[in-house]
Order: sequence, then C-alpha cells, then structure tokens
Amino acid sequence: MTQRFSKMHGIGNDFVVVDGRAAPLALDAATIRAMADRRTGIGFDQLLSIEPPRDPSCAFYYGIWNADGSPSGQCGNGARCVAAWLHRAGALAVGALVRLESPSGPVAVRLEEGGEVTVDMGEPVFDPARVPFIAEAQAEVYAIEVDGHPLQIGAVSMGNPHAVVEVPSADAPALATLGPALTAHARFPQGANAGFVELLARDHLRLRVHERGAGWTLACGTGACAAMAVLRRRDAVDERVRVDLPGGTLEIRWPGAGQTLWMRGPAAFVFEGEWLG
Ligand SMILES: N[C@@H](CCC[C@H](N)C(=O)O)C(=O)O
Repeated sequence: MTQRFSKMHGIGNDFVVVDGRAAPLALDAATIRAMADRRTGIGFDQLLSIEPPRDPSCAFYYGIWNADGSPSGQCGNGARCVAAWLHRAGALAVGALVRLESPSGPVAVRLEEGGEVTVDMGEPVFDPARVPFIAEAQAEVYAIEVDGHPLQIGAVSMGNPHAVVEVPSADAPALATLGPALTAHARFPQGANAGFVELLARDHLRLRVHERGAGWTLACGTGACAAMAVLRRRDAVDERVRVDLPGGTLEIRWPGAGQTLWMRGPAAFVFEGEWLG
C-alpha cells in the first residue's frame, strides 16, 4: 500500500497529514502505529486526514488519530496545520474565517497574513459527564489521588478530555511518572490529556502535556486551551494569556462562560513523502 502525505508540525507537535478528499482514509490501527514509529516509520504524534464534510455547514472534515492508533475528537495544533494545508492546496484564502468539522464538531479557522492561524475552538465543557470524568457533581477542582500523590485537578473537554493540574514548576521531575498515571486514571473512563501548568503571571503560563495516545509532546493546542479554561474559570488569569510549551508559544483568549475560546499560533510544513508500508 502506498500513501502520499505531508509532514507538518505546530510548535513541535508533529503530524502526518493525508489528503482524503477523494477517498477517505481507511488505515487500521496497526498501520497507523507502524507509520508513527520514529525509527522504522515516518514518526508523528498524530495523523490527520482531510476529507469531505459530513456536516454541510463545514468546508472540510479532519479525522485525528494518535500515534498509538487510537482516534481523538480534537487536536488544536492539528486544526492550524489543516488550515495551512488547505491554503497550500488552494482551498482556503488568507483572512477568511472557514468552518471545519472535527470528530467532536465544528471549529472555525482563519489563516492570518504572515502565516499564523487563529482557531475558534468552541466553548470549554466542564460538565463531568461530557468530559468524561467520574464525579458526583461539577466542581472547579476535584481532589484525586494519582500514583499515591494527592492532587487537585480541573477536568474539562475541549472536544477531547483534559486534566489540568497547577504545579509550582512545569519542570518538576515528579511529572515524569505523574503524567502517564493521570492520563490513565480510572476517573477518566476514556483517558485524559494530562496538563501540568505553572502560573507565571495573570497573562503568562508554562505548560507540559502528557497526551493520551502519544505520550509527552512538545506542544498540545487543546491542552493550552484547557489550562486557560480551568484557570480563567477560577479567575486566576486574564482574558488573554501566552502559553509557553516546550516547542513554542501559543496565544489563547477566552472572555469566559458562554463565549468561545480562541487559539493562535504557527503551522509549519516539513516535507512531502510517500508511505510504502
Ligand atoms: N496534540 C493535540 C491533541 C491530540 C489528541 C489527544 N492526544 C487526544 O487523544 O485527545 C492538540 O494539539 O490538541
């Protein structure tokens, strides 16, 4: 089987992007894992397939699979790469706000002059049943025990499940084991992307994310949105924040409840190739 692809990244969160507009992608989980292997495959955190929309109000659909072959509902850095890919394919004009359909519903993307992409990521969802997160009632923080450590976490969906923990340092060595343990915690029945956020100022965060299905990544767009959502809900941050991740910086804006959340950042092409697996 051969499959043409573009290799892209959004501040180091890397992707294989395939053109499924004529024939939607039909790869099994084992093939995706083989493609994701960083020694014997192409290597990526997520695979994105751009396809015709199911929802007629959207211009295109993008499917998302993690490096371990599991599907996801949303990918923030991926949405920016999809916008840049569509522009290169002549299907998205600079400055136009275009609705795209993700597995968890629509987002709107705009390619800015200069190449950055702004994305309307929708409204954060805190209802535990919709994250999903097991809790008796909705709360701003939940006390849970992770790997023997008592933690206070926020739980939110940005179209995919996130746990957000405020930490004194996003470089703390203990995160190496806490990340995988929180991702797999039993109170997240579908797993979670585990974000560890350091509050530097009301407009400046540092974040590391252990992603469900991909492990530690250099950046997680929905993770940055989730950190903003959880901290803004507690009035710990302003309406606009800069989020520094190991691979670069994202700008996030969220006025608050009842409003959609916006993310802005770059999207880069690396190379084009053909998978011969
Ligand atoms: N890297 C992403 C999130 C990708 C999906 C995630 N690992 C999941 O399983 O939900 C981003 O930039 O948001």
